[in-house]
Amino acid sequence: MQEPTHPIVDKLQRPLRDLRMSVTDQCNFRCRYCMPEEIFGPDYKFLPKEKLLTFEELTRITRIFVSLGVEKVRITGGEPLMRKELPALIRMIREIDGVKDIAMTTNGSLLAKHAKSLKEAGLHRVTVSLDSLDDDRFGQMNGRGFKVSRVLEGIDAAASAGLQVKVNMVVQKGTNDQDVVPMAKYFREKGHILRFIEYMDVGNSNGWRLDQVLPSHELVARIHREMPIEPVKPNHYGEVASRYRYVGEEREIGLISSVTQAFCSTCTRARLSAEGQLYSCLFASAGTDLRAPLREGWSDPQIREFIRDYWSQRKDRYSEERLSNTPGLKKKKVEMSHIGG
Ligand SMILES: Nc1nc2c(ncn2[C@@H]2O[C@H](COP(=O)(O)OP(=O)(O)OP(=O)(O)O)[C@@H](O)[C@H]2O)c(=O)[nH]1
Ligand SMILES: C[S@@+](CC[C@H](N)C(=O)[O-])C[C@H]1O[C@@H](n2cnc3c(N)ncnc32)[C@H](O)[C@@H]1O
Ligand code: SF4
Ligand code: SF4
Repeated sequence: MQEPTHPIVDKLQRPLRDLRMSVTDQCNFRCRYCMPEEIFGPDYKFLPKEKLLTFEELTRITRIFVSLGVEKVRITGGEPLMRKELPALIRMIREIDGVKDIAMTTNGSLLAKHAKSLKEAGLHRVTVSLDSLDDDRFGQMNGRGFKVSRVLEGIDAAASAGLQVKVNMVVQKGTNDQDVVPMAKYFREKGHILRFIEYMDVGNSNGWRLDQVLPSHELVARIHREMPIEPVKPNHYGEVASRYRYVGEEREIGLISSVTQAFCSTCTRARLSAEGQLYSCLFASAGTDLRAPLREGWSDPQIREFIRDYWSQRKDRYSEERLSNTPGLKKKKVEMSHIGG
């Protein structure tokens, strides 16, 4: 596929296209693969309010990123719906010339309450995470006993409000892989795209093991045996998910195979933590502070040049490196709940 022209590229010729911003590091779930309770317990110190970027700061930074080629903004967290007045931020981002797509990733538990106001504010799409249709397993996995019905109600409310909906399922072999086919059937029926994510070694606290990853090619074979599927071409350059369609239908699923089929060579994503640290990779050890420049009187052109320099030095390709050296690749990594996934 043709790579479009963009104002800046990194060391591996990858343009800057997406900004994924975390609006809070807090979450009401304790998914074991992301925020295990023994680390993120009652004494865990989340960011104090004054350290979070304000909506004005987030909007200003988004405007600068858009001037460098960003077209798509994804709001995430922690749980983004725990940030108060989130629709106000979406209204502000919507006003920025050049933002073509505003999406949010959420665990869905607060979505039924907020779907309508998010849509009215200008949100285009929502991706809801759901790992099982079985209450016991889901309650175990989310670490807080939340029920499946609560998330399904959120999904229904989002669809009724007119938001485009996708569903993300992290698949962990031996934990919820028995849910793959039931989830596929359910969401095929509902008409929402379900994407299966290979369990990843994000952060340093989830105790990840390679033998808990169900490789996407096995997952495809499992679904194909029950409901024949065929591959579909990517929608656009750098698409994270590989697409498959149920034979004879338009309905599809996606596979996000960051462990077994790394997609770093087309990675166009910059990530911003809730406190304003900029990361060039999901698996980075450290970020670069943008909050101080924002609060210390730097002009927009100065911040723009700073980000341009940062991106032009970028050469991250962690998942590809892991592919060739899984046991040897030990490093300090930012936690998923901090950077937003
Ligand atoms: N390793 C790795 N995983 C990623 C990256 N981007 C997304 N993921 C994983 O894929 C999951 C789904 O990402 P989404 O935010 O739904 O993907 P997206 O490409 O923004 O979604 P669409 O725009 O709807 O295609 C994330 O939660 C991560 O687990 C990436 O750059 N690297
Ligand atoms: C960090 S969460 C933030 C947004 C929101 N709280 C949610 O869960 O949708 C973003 C995404 O990362 C995924 N995720 C978290 N830990 C993961 C892991 N270890 N491997 C793969 N995906 C993971 C979640 O399933 C979710 O879809
Ligand atoms: S994956 Fe999302 S819902 Fe689960 S603990 Fe992490 S931030 Fe919270
Ligand atoms: S591992 Fe890093 S460079 Fe590779 S796709 Fe993910 S975020 Fe991008």
